[in-house]
Amino acid sequence: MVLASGSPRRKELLNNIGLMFRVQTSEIDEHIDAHASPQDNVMKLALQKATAVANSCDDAIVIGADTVVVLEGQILGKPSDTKEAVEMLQSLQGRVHEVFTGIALVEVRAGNIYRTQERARCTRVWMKPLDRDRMEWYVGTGDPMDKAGAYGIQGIGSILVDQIEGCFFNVMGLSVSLIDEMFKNWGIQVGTKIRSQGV
Ligand SMILES: Cc1cn([C@H]2C[C@H](O)[C@@H](COP(=O)(O)OP(=O)(O)OP(=O)(O)O)O2)c(=O)[nH]c1=O
Repeated sequence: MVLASGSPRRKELLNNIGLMFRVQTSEIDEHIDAHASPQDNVMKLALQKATAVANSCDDAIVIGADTVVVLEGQILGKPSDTKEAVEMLQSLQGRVHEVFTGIALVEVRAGNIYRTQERARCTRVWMKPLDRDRMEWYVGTGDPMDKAGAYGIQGIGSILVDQIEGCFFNVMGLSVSLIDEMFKNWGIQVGTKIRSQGV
């Protein structure tokens, strides 16, 4: 197995379910299509990430994922600087938003793409009302800078979140119950260490 993601959170979540894999990242242009739904955007980006890595594999199952935050139909990715991080938090504080994560599996056999699967899941997140000092303090910790929507539910950013509806791990970057469903579709059982398939 190959995880086509540089996200340390996704690596940790897949380690937790006993998967054996290596990490290989690729440079793709993470372009959001404003005319497509959030689900379609995250599934497409997840597939692009997995396919870019799959193209350099002979025999492997490659996992790609992508996470976005959606506020009233507007898609937020990762902040490009601290100013944008504060702006994102300003728009999210005191309100509910949605987090979409797409997962793609690409299986390569003898250097050819044999089959693919893409799915997406949505979680609703209620963020506490935050004053300017609180937002600037949080951005100053550096935690938001590599995360969609400029916050991380799993670390120090957890104190900003009131409640969620749906899968917690989906917000963190990869729903483990969803990837288990996808593995099951291909007859793969997690929980015991899964041997790398040729790469
Ligand atoms: C909302 C939220 C996002 N995130 C993270 C998950 C993703 O890693 C990141 C969204 O950016 P992505 O582009 O989905 O992923 P990435 O750039 O980290 O890694 P790669 O493209 O190599 O797969 O935001 C959290 O860790 N916690 C959260 O609460």
